[in-house]
Amino acid sequence: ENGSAAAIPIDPRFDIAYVTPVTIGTPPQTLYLDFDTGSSDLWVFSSHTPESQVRGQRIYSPEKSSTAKLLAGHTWSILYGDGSGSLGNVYTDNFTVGGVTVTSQAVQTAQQVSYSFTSQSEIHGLVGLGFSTLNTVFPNGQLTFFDNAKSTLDSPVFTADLKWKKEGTYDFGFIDETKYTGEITYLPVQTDPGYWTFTSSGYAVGDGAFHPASIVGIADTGTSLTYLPAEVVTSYWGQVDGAVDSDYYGGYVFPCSSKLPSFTFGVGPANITIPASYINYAQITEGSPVCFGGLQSSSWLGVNIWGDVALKAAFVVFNGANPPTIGWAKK
Ligand SMILES: CC[C@H](C)[C@H](NC(=O)[C@H](C)NC(=O)[C@@H](CCSC)NC[C@@H](N)Cc1ccccc1)C(=O)O
Repeated sequence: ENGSAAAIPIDPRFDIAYVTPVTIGTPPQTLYLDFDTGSSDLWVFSSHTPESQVRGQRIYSPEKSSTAKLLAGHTWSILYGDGSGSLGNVYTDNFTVGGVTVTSQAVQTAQQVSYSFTSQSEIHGLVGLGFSTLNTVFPNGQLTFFDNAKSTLDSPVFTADLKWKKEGTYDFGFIDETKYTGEITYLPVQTDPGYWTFTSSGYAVGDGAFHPASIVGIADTGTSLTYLPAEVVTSYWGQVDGAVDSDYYGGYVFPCSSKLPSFTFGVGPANITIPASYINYAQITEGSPVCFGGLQSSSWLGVNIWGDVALKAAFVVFNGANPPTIGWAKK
């Protein structure tokens, strides 16, 4: 049974994250979750989350679901690259997104969430779409929604069609030809340690020359910006009047009035161009003449991340066949 669900930007001003409606349990409880190819835990705000840590989020209450079962003796605890995190216990229950149902999906209920999650009322939890090896449930790791659903899908794939300041879609089980132009270029994926890791073939700044390079990075729908090697982002921001790498603001900022070039990255023999508008990410604060860049250095991260700023410029196929591959197409 295939499916399709909306990817809705949580903020109308800039694309911090995208949430997707899901239903959990019997009778169904609807939550809006952040589908995240950069992790592999499905966790939700719940009736087990202290009230002091819940600020407007919808919660999942397993005690109100006739199909919920506690996974006795199991706990989880996850830490993310931005320093946020959460932890708790585990139930299995019916989980449906876009018409695709998994009847005994591990649903990780939060007993603690860090402040950055508490402060983001539109995100009611995450659905990890990385490889199940990254799942943090102890003592027995749990399968992701995609791994559980795969066998019931026409094809073991899901696709991401994220959009700039607009609603996009996640499709499960099929590739919608109307969502892209030209051909899809498939690249090999390194599944260790569990991200969708692929190698980009280089980059170009604006209409400048293409620089062949091997840029190993992860495709992460749960990360807002794109983080690339210092020499890449330095050559990009070197083309922007007044751009500086600011310790104060924690990254490259530039005068909002400056003209930005586009950024092109190689995917095998093909390439994807990120429009300049996507890289003019946001004003530092409402009305500020200082803007924060959507392309930032990965040197402090230790890994290159192709986050939403890059992903929304493409139609991306996450192919869970054996071996897995990742497909890129213009749109
Ligand atoms: C510091 C922790 C490191 C990064 C590592 N954790 C990870 O890699 C986790 C699974 N993934 C993440 O921290 C990042 C990828 C980091 S690159 C290694 N993806 C998921 C993140 N965007 C989810 C999120 C969504 C909204 C708000 C905040 C966070 C670990 O546990 O070792």
